[in-house]
This record gives sequence, structure tokens and C-alpha cells, in this order.
Amino acid sequence: MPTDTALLEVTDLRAWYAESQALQGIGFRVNPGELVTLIGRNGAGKTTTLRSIMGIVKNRKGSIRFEGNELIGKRTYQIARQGIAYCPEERGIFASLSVRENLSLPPTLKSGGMSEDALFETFPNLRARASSRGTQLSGGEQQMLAIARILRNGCRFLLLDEPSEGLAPVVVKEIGAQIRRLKAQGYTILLVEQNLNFARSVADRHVVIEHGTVVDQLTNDELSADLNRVKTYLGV
Ligand SMILES: Nc1ncnc2c1ncn2[C@@H]1O[C@H](COP(=O)(O)OP(=O)(O)OP(=O)(O)O)[C@@H](O)[C@H]1O
Repeated sequence: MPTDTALLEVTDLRAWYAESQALQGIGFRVNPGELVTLIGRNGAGKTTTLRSIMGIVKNRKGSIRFEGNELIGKRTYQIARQGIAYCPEERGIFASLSVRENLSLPPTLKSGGMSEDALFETFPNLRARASSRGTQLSGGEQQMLAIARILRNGCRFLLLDEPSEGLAPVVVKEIGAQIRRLKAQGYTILLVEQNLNFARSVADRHVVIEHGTVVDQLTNDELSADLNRVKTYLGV
């Protein structure tokens, strides 16, 4: 696909934590409406890639273009306002606030954010738990709330960090179905995952990261046809 159709284009991305270089020159693209995963072992650089796109990791070089606009040099709030939402691995639910209060917090960054009703339709478990505090939610409900919350602000490009982590298989399936529904609604999604089966159940393409670089890229069909190609990288 030609460069000018990419929604996100990352080129030679390098990033540092103090003196330590975590990304060594990452390059990949995400086209509008696609769901792309970043897969790789612990410490490969997946989360750092998402945090670099968001400008949370500030010491970064190379190029990150979103809708043609360069994000390197921009602050996190400016990046969010371009229409990029980030759901971190730690989920960031406000423990003492109810589900409804957690959902009321995000600022409107773009028009077209999901209404509370639309969110409760996508995540029916949350409707039943609307008055429950963050601490009373199961891990799966917390993950759903973390995703639901970023849908409030109107962003159409979602960065999701390991939504399946620590969840029972039946809950992982449910979250997979919800993510597929978001994709069907036109959201573009970049997803960090270590759970290969989950990644295969939702993605169009996969970008494999090792030691801060991209070592392979493949479509979901290519992955299904040759699972060993990726299992070697993941060490499973
Ligand atoms: N806050 C930090 N300070 C210093 N080094 C860090 C920090 N966060 C991550 N690193 C290092 O950067 C490298 C990439 O880590 P990153 O978290 O991006 O990996 P990952 O692929 O997302 O793995 P994981 O699934 O374990 O988060 C690792 O070597 C890690 O130790």
C-alpha cells in the first residue's frame, strides 16, 4: 500500500530511558481501519513504542507521522488532540470512583465520542456495574472500563496495551469480541499483545518486535499458515 494512505507511519523510531536505548529504529505503518498488533517477548519494546507514539517517552528520534503530521517534538496533550487515545497496561481506573464517574472524566478531544448509552451497549457488563466503585470490579470489568473510557473522547485511533493480560480465557474471548466490534465501527487499532491466540482472533496484521527493532511483519493469514514463524520469536 502506498505511503500516503497510511494513517500512522513510524520510521526509524529510536527511544531512550535516560542513557539506555530501548528502541533501535522501529518502522511500520497502520492503514485506516486496520487492526495491527505489536507482538514480541517481555522487554522487546512494545510498550515503549506505544508510549513513544503518545509522547510519554519524550526522548525519541526518527519519525512518527499521523495523518501526515509529525508527532516527534509534540507534547502528549497535543498528540491526544490529533485523535489518538491510549489505554495503558495498568488500566488506570480510579479506584474510589464508580464506573459512571470513571466514564464521565475524559475530556472531549474530538466530536463523535461514544455516549454513555452506546458504551453500555458495547460493554453490557458495565451497565450492570454502573454504580460500583473501581475496586469492586473484576479484572475483566476493569479492562472493559479502561477501553470504554477512551471511547468517550472522540478519538478514532486506539493504542491498546495488552488488554488480555491476567484475564481468564472466557473474559479474553469477550474482550476480543468487543474489540472486533470497535473495528467494525471503523476504529483503527494498534494493539500490544503477547497472547498469540488472542492476537490472531482480532488482527489484520502483525508486527514482530525484538530487541527494539522490527524483525518480521505478516498478515493474519500468513501467521495462521505458519505459526512457528512467530513462536520462535516469542520463545513459546
Ligand atoms: N521506565 C523505564 N525505565 C528504564 N527502562 C525501561 C523502562 N520501561 C521499560 N524499560 C526498558 O525498555 C525495554 C523495553 O521495554 P518495554 O516495556 O517497551 O517492553 P515490552 O515489549 O512492552 O515488554 P513488556 O510486555 O514486559 O512491557 C526493556 O529493556 C525495559 O527494561
